[in-house]
Amino acid sequence: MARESLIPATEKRETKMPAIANILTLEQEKNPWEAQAARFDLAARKLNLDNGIWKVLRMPTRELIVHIPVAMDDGSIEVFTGYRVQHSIARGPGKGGIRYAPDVSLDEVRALASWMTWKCAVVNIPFGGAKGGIICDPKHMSQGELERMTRRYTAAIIDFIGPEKDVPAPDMNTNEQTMAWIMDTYSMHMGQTVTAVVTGKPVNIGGSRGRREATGRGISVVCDQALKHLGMDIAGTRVIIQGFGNVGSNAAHLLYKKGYTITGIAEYDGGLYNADGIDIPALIEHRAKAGTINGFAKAEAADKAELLTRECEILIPAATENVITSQNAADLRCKILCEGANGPTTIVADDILEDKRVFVIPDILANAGGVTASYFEWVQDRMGYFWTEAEVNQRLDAIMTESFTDVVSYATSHKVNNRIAAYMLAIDRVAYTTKQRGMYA
Ligand SMILES: NC(=O)C1=CN([C@@H]2O[C@H](COP(=O)(O)OP(=O)(O)OC[C@H]3O[C@@H](n4cnc5c(N)ncnc54)[C@H](O)[C@@H]3O)[C@@H](O)[C@H]2O)C=CC1
Ligand SMILES: O=C(O)CCC(=O)C(=O)O
Repeated sequence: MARESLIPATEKRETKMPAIANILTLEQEKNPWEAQAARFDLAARKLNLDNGIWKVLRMPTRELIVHIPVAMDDGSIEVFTGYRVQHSIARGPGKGGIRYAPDVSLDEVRALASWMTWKCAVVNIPFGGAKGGIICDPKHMSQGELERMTRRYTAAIIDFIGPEKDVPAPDMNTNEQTMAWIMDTYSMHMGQTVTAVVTGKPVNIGGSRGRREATGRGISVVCDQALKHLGMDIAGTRVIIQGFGNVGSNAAHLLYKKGYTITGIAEYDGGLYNADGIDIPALIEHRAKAGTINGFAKAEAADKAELLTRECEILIPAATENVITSQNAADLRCKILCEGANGPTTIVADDILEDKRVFVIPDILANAGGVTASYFEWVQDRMGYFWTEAEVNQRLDAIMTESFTDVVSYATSHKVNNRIAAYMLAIDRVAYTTKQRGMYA
């Protein structure tokens, strides 16, 4: 089973960061905006990108900061800071999720917005890139507080969003309910129901069948493709997943159903391991009842950080940024790293993984199933005609398979790693449109 390397030794790679590891502090290494910019610069240099277009695409188009007053349940008033950043609107309306978390920052939202631009271009859907976030601690807020905060945030950014301008969706700690509140608030202001202003809504109010599972489904498709590419079998392929939220749990469930062996799950409050494979449907049921993965009887408790370095064929970080860094990348014992989260790997870790010959499926490809199904939702809302789940899944599988082939072929023909190939492919597409539109005249 053990293989020395998945990348043939003869394959020469030319995509290492120029000795960057020696000059960054850990804090700098973990700045997502710098991480995005370093990959962008490297890919742009390889493309010989025109200097002017380079400057246009390096910076976000628009950054909005809002301060949102909210009446709390105890009668006090709290003011939350929120962001919406539109990185590029060259290829279509801005598109991207909204996250609620205590550590949201402008640099993070900027990075996430630009990753959306590159992601939508990698899968070739007609959107630009945007992202939003609110600094808050949703675990300690009631449903009422979350609803009031969401509605005021929507009102504060209302001039900047819309079906033809910028279309939000769920991200960390936001969900179908959050999208329903945004859609309703926007519709109240417009005086009519506007379903296409957000995606990831409940199905009965214009959501798409299959959107909830779509990011996990896309991950399962690129994992299948990676195994095929590398001559490996699903049988005996061990998978460890960090994060058991929307992305992680759906990826786990779909991979489980396909016959992969999910040996480890890491969550923020603990981890689980079972060398014979975790019964994922039973774990989903347990988590729904207990509110945590801890205490699940059919697996042993494991250290959540150590789980990332256990031997497996596929490691899927599906929680948050900066979990694979200079501090642990050398210890990873996976053959394939499939990035379900956005920005889970730092630029220093990129180089370490390159040296270890880990086959990386980069975030802007691996987790693009979500936004692809969001595109389908937006199309269905605008048509007022809704597809079956089978139709959504079949179209999603086709786009993810084609995009995987595009990126891996590009990497081979340009002698770069998969991440830089994905960036180059995306930047080329966005640069072409930016130039064609003359978005600087
Ligand atoms: N929801 C979507 O459709 C998409 C999400 N993503 C990305 O996937 C990642 C996860 O997003 P969702 O699943 O939507 O969020 P979520 O909020 O549904 O789930 C995140 C899960 O990760 C866990 N978690 C947080 N920090 C952790 C840590 N340090 N260690 C272990 N577990 C941790 C949380 O407890 C939670 O269960 C984010 O990076 C997000 O940007 C990317 C593409 C689409
Ligand atoms: O579904 C969408 O529009 C965006 C999802 C998202 O935020 C992401 O892909 O990171």
